[in-house]
This record gives sequence, C-alpha cells and structure tokens, in this order.
Amino acid sequence: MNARNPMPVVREGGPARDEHGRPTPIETRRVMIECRNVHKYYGDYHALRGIDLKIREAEFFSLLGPSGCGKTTLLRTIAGFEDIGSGVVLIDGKDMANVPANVRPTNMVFQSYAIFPHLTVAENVAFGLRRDPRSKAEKAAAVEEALAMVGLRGYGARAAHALSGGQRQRVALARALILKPKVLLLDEPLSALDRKMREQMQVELIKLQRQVGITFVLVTHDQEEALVMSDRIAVMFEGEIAQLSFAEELYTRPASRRVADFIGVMNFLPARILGDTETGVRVDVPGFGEFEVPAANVSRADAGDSGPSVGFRPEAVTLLTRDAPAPNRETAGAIEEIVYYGDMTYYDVRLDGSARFDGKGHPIRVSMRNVFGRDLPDLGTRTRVSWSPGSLILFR
Ligand SMILES: Nc1ncnc2c1ncn2[C@@H]1O[C@H](COP(=O)(O)OP(=O)(O)OP(=O)(O)O)[C@@H](O)[C@H]1O
Repeated sequence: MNARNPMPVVREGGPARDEHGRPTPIETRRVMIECRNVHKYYGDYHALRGIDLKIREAEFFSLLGPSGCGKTTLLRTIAGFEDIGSGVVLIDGKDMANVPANVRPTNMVFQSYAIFPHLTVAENVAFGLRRDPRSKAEKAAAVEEALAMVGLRGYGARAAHALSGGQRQRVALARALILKPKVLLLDEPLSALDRKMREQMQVELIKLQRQVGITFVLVTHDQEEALVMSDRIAVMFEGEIAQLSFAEELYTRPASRRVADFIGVMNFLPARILGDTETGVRVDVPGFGEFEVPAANVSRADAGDSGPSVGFRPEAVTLLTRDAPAPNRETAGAIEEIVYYGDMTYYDVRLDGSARFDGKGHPIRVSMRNVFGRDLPDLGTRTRVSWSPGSLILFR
C-alpha cells in the first residue's frame, strides 16, 4: 500500500488489489471455502477420506482426478447436496453444517446445461431470480447484464432450444451468475462440447472469472483443462488429495510418481541410488550414467513398489540436430517412433545402454517444436539427446 492510496482497491466481490491494480497473491487472500477433515460414506463405501483444503477469495480452483476419485462428491458436499459423515465445511467463515443448499452462497453449473428448452434465453436466465423481490424492469436489466457478461448480449428473445452447445452453457453460466454467488461450482461444464468450442470456452471462462472476481471451483478429469484454467489444483485419488499446488508447480514438481503420471507425459527410468551427498543424491540411471540429482529435485514421496526412478517431461530434454551447439550433457540413441502433432512432434528414442539394468531397454519420449520448413529427423536415425540433472526428478 502506498501513501496516495492507503486503502486496498477492492472490486465488487473481487480480491484486494495492490497499488498497481494487480490482485494480491492467493495465499494472502481471505479463505472462501474450507474443508476440515471431511469424510463421506455411501453405505460402506468411503468416498471422501479426510479432505483438508482452503480455497481462497477470487481464486480459480480445480478438483482434478480420474473417474470415481470423489471430486464430484466433494463439489456436491460444498454445495450442500450431500450430507457429510464427519468433518466441517465452512464457506466465507461460516459453518455450513445445518445450512441447506438453496441458502448457501454458492451456485452450481452442471455438465448437462439443465436449461429449459421451451423458454427463451432471457426467461432461462431470469429463472434464477424467480424469488427476487425486484421490479420487472430491474430484473430485465439484470438479465441483460448477465447475458452481456457471457457474450450473449441481444440473445434474450431467442428460443433456448435453438442454441448451440456452447451458447447453452453460456446461458447456464448467466443464470448462475445473476444471483451473484460468492462461489460458482462447475461440474465438468465443458465436457459435452467439441474440442474447439471447449478450448474457446476455457479462455472465456478464465476471463469471466477475472471479470466477476468470485471464487470458481471446477471439477474436471482433464488435466490439460485444469492446467489451462486454474490458479491452484487439488489432484485427488480414491477420496484423498494427493497434491494441492499451483498449476505450474504441479506440472514441474509433482509430489509423487502417481501425480506425475497423471499430469501430462512423464518419462520414468529406473534408478540405483548410490548415496546422499551434501547437495543432492547420486544415482545411476541406464542410458544416462552416474550423476547427482540436486536436492530440490528429490521428491519426498515414497516411490512405492516400482522402486526408485527418475522422471522427466518430454520437453525437459532436447533432441540435437546436427548443427546444434555443444550440449550440457548428452547421450546417444536411435529414434524408434515418431508421433507428429503439427506444431510439435514426439520422438521415442532408445538410448544406448538403456537396457543395462534389466535387459529390456527403456525408450524415452522427447518433444520438439516443429519449425516451419525445417526437415524432421527420420525413423531409425541415430541422434543425440541433451539433458541436465536439474531437469530430472528423483522418486526414491
Ligand atoms: N449416490 C451414490 N451412491 C453410492 N455411491 C456413490 C454415489 N455417488 C457416488 N458414488 C461413488 O463414490 C465414488 C466417487 O464418486 P464421484 O462421482 O464423486 O467421482 P468423480 O471423481 O466425480 O468421478 P466422475 O468423473 O466419474 O464423475 C465413486 O466410486 C462412485 O461410484
């Protein structure tokens, strides 16, 4: 805060901002949703196993995990559609124990848009205001404002059944936002859309969330969607949170091999631990040889049955073309698979000596941006891979 501007600038419903108008860091914001040791049973089935989390003001938060991990159950628990076995759910500091769903400061948008096809767009949006005491004219203005917010200005008189999937989801969003909830809960809202529309709506949702400045909680099983949209992400497996981190940290510093495997593509190679040093851990990895993994890259999580391994992303190593400058470290190998994606290509490279531990050999996946007009290496070509110990993570 500076002298000219002693009060934090607070937008309606949004987070506090610094003197440059930037939102304050998420960790310092007010807690909007808190779960303390939440357990949920369906009969004998233990669906939520001690959920602890804090979601903050004006944050875009995602619950990510495979089918059946409990993310929808957790979202419905926050909304008040599910009773919990034990634990506490607080919203904006208030215990929700005896607060029914319809009076919680939350609103939910579902995958199936749940709009009424026989009503107009405006009638659908106004449905949220049916118990609102405001005058007809005031409500009509609010509807128009909500439609403008989701990019549907002037669509009010249209029949809802004549809309595209993306437009219907916008109507559902407008209907949820018109009630000015403190929290918007989104259960796989984009999963019914085709890829192009989904990507467009992802960007629009991010913009919308910034504009309205309220807390969004998104349920998704799509890791790319979670990374694109979220400030922070909770990865869930079997009713538990395996990692709760900022998107970039989750990708670059997964807390366990399982999280690493779930988020994006990750190469794993078996590692022999040679010993701890003052600055890290010395390892021996087939194809890479002996080197030291810096302490910051040593995962604290148990590697489990699979034994110690090093993991790295396809973009963490580089395929060297003939004219490349001298690399950090390099290993030779042969390209045994090529998967072309237009803007980039995956190369599966079998490194020399990669079969040293178990005789099987382990191809690694390397990604490379395609440069227009430059020839791509062919299948079977000998190549060099450049890497550095700092871009590998040790799971021990
Ligand atoms: N009403 C219910 N009665 C009994 N079991 C349920 C009920 N709802 C969910 N479950 C079970 O609880 C577990 C978690 O379900 P939930 O819907 O929360 O998973 P999810 O992570 O959202 O998965 P998906 O992406 O498939 O929806 C699943 O094993 C599911 O079968």
